[in-house]
Amino acid sequence: MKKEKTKKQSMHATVMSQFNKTADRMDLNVNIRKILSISNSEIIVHFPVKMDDGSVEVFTGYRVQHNNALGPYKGGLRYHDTVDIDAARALAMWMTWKTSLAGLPFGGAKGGIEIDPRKYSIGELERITRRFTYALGENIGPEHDIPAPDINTNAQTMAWIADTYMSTIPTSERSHNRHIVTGKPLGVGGLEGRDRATGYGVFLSAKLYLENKGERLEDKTFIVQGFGNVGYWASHFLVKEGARLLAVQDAHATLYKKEGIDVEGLAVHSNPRKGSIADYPDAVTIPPEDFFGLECDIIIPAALGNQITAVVAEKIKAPLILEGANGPTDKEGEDILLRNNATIIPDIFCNSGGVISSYFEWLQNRNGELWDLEESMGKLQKKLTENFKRIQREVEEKNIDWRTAAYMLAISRIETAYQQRGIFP
Ligand SMILES: NC(=O)C1=CN([C@@H]2O[C@H](COP(=O)(O)OP(=O)(O)OC[C@H]3O[C@@H](n4cnc5c(N)ncnc54)[C@H](OP(=O)(O)O)[C@@H]3O)[C@@H](O)[C@H]2O)C=CC1
Ligand SMILES: O=C(O)CCC(=O)C(=O)O
Repeated sequence: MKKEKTKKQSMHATVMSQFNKTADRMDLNVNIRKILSISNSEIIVHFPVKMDDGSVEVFTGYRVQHNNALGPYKGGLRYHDTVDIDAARALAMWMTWKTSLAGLPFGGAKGGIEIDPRKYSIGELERITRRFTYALGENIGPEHDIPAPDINTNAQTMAWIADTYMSTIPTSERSHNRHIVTGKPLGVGGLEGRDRATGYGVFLSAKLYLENKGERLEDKTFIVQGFGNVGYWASHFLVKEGARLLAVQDAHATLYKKEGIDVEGLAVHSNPRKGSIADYPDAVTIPPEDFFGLECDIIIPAALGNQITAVVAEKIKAPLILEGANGPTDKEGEDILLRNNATIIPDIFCNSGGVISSYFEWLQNRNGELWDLEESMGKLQKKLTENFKRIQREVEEKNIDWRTAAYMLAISRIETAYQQRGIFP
């Protein structure tokens, strides 16, 4: 339950160690390695916003565009007090690998505002979002860089961004630029199913992995760190398939119930804005440091990065880790887990349901279509299943871990794109 900043660990160091490990193994073209080691552009904006009491606060926002060899930049916006240039850089790089691995025509970007949104009213958050959008200006665009939700941002945030962006372009162009952001509310061009897509992908990762081993989700036990969009929806689908949620941790509390926590009851209890699972009456509160060491079959980190460090990894007994969050496992943590024969389904596949669904929303808006839930979830399931099987083949054929396999597939696709452009044969 510690925050990234207080741990003083660099998320960029984590993603670079993963990249370098893969680049060495696949003997990546030296020039392409140089390009991919650094962001294409890093935008930092400082912008003033009037508060409810009439005072003015100046905020700092980031948008890092890592790479666009495969298409427009794509990735979420996070509102959190741990957002800084290191985090944005790392998260943008993860997006490049994720979109490539998923086979999407997108590159990678990420950004956000260094802010604790709980300290602000809804009206203030709206003004902050609108001023941030205005400050980003032409650095975002529906064919250039397309934001989406991440920690503490949601469909409402995306609607404010879209509305502000529209006010800056000619009226005749507004109706066909709704794909400026994805993850919007349905009424303004959002896609049925985008809300649950990331959690669904986490669930499907578990299902496909276990099926391949001849096992089922029924009666498997799991624990979840983070009970926001990803943590809730992953739990929802897992419990529906018969798995049991033993423990949940957020920034405020750690809950445990041996018989299984009622996911829907907990969701009703926890108000996303106040953001707390604390004081939920139908589970006991346990010390946060006991969480990762609980006896269970599956652990789902679905909150911040660098949570599974060496100290935490030593405690872990679960054989399967599903990375719902981006970058939840640092290098030392990963080394220990692999040495202990745990399987880590890496973030760049495990949470890719969100960006795949965002791609569907982008297509829907671009083509003037309206997809229903069945179509959207059906296509998501098909794409995730194909991608899972490709990684699984790579794991089995090369006898490597899942992250290295996923990285090799992701980076090879970008390497081919550069080579086919004739720049770095
Ligand atoms: N939304 C999406 O589509 C995608 C999200 N992701 C990744 O999934 C993760 C979660 O995102 P999302 O669910 O959207 O975010 P939300 O804002 O919806 O939820 C975040 C959750 O994490 C919890 N949390 C925050 N800090 C801590 C902490 N120090 N210890 C334990 N829990 C904490 C929050 O608790 P509290 O409310 O108490 O602060 C909350 O329950 C992130 O890493 C994000 O990048 C990846 C792909 C797509
Ligand atoms: O939906 C998207 O475009 C990106 C979501 C995201 O930020 C992520 O996958 O980490």
